[in-house]
Amino acid sequence: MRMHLPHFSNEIIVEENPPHPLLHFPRIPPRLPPDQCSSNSSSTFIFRMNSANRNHSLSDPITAALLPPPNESAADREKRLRAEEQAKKISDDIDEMLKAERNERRKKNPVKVLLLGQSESGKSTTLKQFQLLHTPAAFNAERIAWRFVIYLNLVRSIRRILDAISPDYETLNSHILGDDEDENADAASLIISSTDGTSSSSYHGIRGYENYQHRLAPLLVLEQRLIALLSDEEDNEEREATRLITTWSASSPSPGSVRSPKAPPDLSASLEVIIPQNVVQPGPNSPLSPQSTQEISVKTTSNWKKALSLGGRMKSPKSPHSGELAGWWEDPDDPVHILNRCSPAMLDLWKDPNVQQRLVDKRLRLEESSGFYLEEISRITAKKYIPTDVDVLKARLKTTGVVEHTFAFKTAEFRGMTWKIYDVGGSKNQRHAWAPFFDDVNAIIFLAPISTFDQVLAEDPHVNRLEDSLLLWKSIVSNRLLSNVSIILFLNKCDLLQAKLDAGVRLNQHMVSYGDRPNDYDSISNYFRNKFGALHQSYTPNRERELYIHLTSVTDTRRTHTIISSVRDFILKSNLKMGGYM
Ligand SMILES: Nc1nc2c(ncn2[C@@H]2O[C@H](COP(=O)(O)OP(=O)(O)OP(=O)(O)O)[C@@H](O)[C@H]2O)c(=O)[nH]1
Ligand SMILES: [Mg+2]
Repeated sequence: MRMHLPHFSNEIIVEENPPHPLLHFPRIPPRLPPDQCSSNSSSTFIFRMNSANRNHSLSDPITAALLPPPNESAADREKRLRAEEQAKKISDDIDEMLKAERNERRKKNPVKVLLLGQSESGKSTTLKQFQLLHTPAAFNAERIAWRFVIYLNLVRSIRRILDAISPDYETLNSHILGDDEDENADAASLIISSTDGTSSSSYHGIRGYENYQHRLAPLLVLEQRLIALLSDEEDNEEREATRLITTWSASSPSPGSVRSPKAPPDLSASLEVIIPQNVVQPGPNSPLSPQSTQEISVKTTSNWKKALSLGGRMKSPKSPHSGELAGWWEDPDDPVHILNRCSPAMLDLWKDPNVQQRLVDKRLRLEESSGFYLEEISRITAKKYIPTDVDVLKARLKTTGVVEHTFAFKTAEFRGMTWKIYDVGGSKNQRHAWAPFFDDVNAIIFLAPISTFDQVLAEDPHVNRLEDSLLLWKSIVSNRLLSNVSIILFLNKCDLLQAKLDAGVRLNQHMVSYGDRPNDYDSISNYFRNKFGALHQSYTPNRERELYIHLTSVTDTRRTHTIISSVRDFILKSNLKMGGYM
C-alpha cells in the first residue's frame, strides 16, 4: 500500500512494507550542531560535557548506553572504538544507499505543476511555450493542425465586426450586458462603462453593411465547417452533416433546449465541441447566429490535433499515402479556398474607416482576443499558409477539462527527471476541476492578466476581470492544502497593458483605489505587483514560502523562455529540497 504524505508528498512514498534489512544494523548517534559536539581523531562524535547537556545526556538512555564505562581499560577502549568505526561505516553505506534510492524515486515520480488563472489568462499559451522550449518537434508536428483554429479565430473576428456594424447590434449588446447571466458573451474587450456617443436607438448599421454581409456570407458557412472539423477525428462527413443539423436547429431554441451554462461539463464524453446556446434571437437582417458572440472550446479529450495534422485526413487527395506537406491547397474542399476568395472582402471591411470608427465608438478592442489575425489577413488566407510560432501561440481555443503534458529533462543537472504540467479550464464553471490536483501538486504557476482592469468576465458580465483574478489569487494562496506548494505568479498580458495605457485608458477610472498615482506602465505594474504580493503575505498559511512574481507577455517567446528556464530551475530545486533530495 502506498500512502501520500501532504505536500510534495507525491515524491515521497511511504511503503507499508517491512523496513529495509540494512536498517536493522545499529546506527551511530545523530550528529549534533557544532556548538554541542566536537570530534576526536577517530571521528567519533563526543558530547561537549557542559553541565547542562551532561544532565540531559545521562537522562537519555541511548546516550548513556553509548558513553564509555568510567573504568574502561586500554584494550576495551580499542575494541569499542573499532566497533564504533565499523558501525559508522555501515551507517555511511546506508546513507549512500538511501540517497541512490531517493534519486531513483525522484526519476520515477514526476514534478507536477498546475497552471491556474481565470479564462483567457494565458495558461494554454504558457503550456505552448513550454512545448516550444522543451519539445519543439512535437510543437512542429502540431503546427499545421493549428491552421484550423487560426482560420476559425479569424472568421470569428470578422463575424464580431459584422455584429458591431449590424443594425441589430444594440439589441444583441443590451442582452449581453443585461441581467441574464448566461455564458453568452465573448467579453474580452467589452468595457463595463460604455460612454460612447452613439445612441442605441438611432443606429442603423454602417453604409455598405448589406454589401459586406453578402460578400462575407460564405465565411458564416465556413465557420460551421471549421467547428465540425475541430470536433471530429474520423467519419468526418457523416458527423459533420449531423452536427450541422444539430447546430442550425439550435438557432431557434425552445426554452427547454437551452443548455444550462451552470451544468458541470461531462468530462467523460470523449469528443465534443461545446457551442453554448444563446438566448438572444437574431433579427431578420442580422448575420448573427446563436454562436456569433460565443467562444468555441474543444474538449481536451478530443484528438483534433492529431486528426488535423499532416498524415491525417487533411492530406492532399493526390498523395494519400505519402503524407507530404505539399498539397493541401490542391484539395478543393480545404477551408483555405473560401478564405482566399473572401480575403479582399475581409480586407475591405477591416480597412473601412467607418468600420474602424464604429469599433472605436463601441470600444471593441479586437486585438485583446484573436483580432491579431486581422492585421495579417493576406498572409493567413494565402493558399500555402503555414502558421508561424507566434500564430500558434496566439491561436485561441478555450480549454475545458484538464490537459496533461509530460516533459523529460535532458540537462545533466536534471537528467531523467520528468515534469507533468496540467492546463485547466479557467472559466467559472471549470474551476471545480482544479481541487482534485491540490493534494498532489508540487508547484503552481498562477496567471493574472493585468491588462484586464477595464474588462468583464465572458461568463459573468457583472464581474470585473481583475477583481476576479485578485479573489482567485487570494483563495489559492490562503489554501492550507497548498501551503507547502511553490507558487509562481505571472502578471501577464503586460504588452496589452502597455498598449492600453498608450491609448489613454486610465486605471483610476476603473480602480478608484489607485487614486492620482501616475498612469504609466512602471507605476501600474508595480502597483499590481505589490497588491498581489500583499495578499500572499497576508493570507499564506506558510510564512516561510517565498513568492516569485514575473511580469510577463507569454506570447513573447524570447522573454518567456528566459522566464520559464528560471521558473523551471526554481521549481526543481525547491522540489528537491522539500523532497530531501538535496
Ligand atoms: N497579447 C497577448 N496575448 C496573450 C497573452 N497571453 C495570452 N494571450 C492570448 O490570449 C488568449 C487566451 O489565452 P489562453 O492561453 O488560451 O488562455 P487560458 O488561460 O488557457 O484560457 P482558458 O482555456 O479559457 O482557461 C490567446 O489568444 C492568447 O494568445 C499575452 O501576454 N499577450
Ligand atoms: Mg486554456
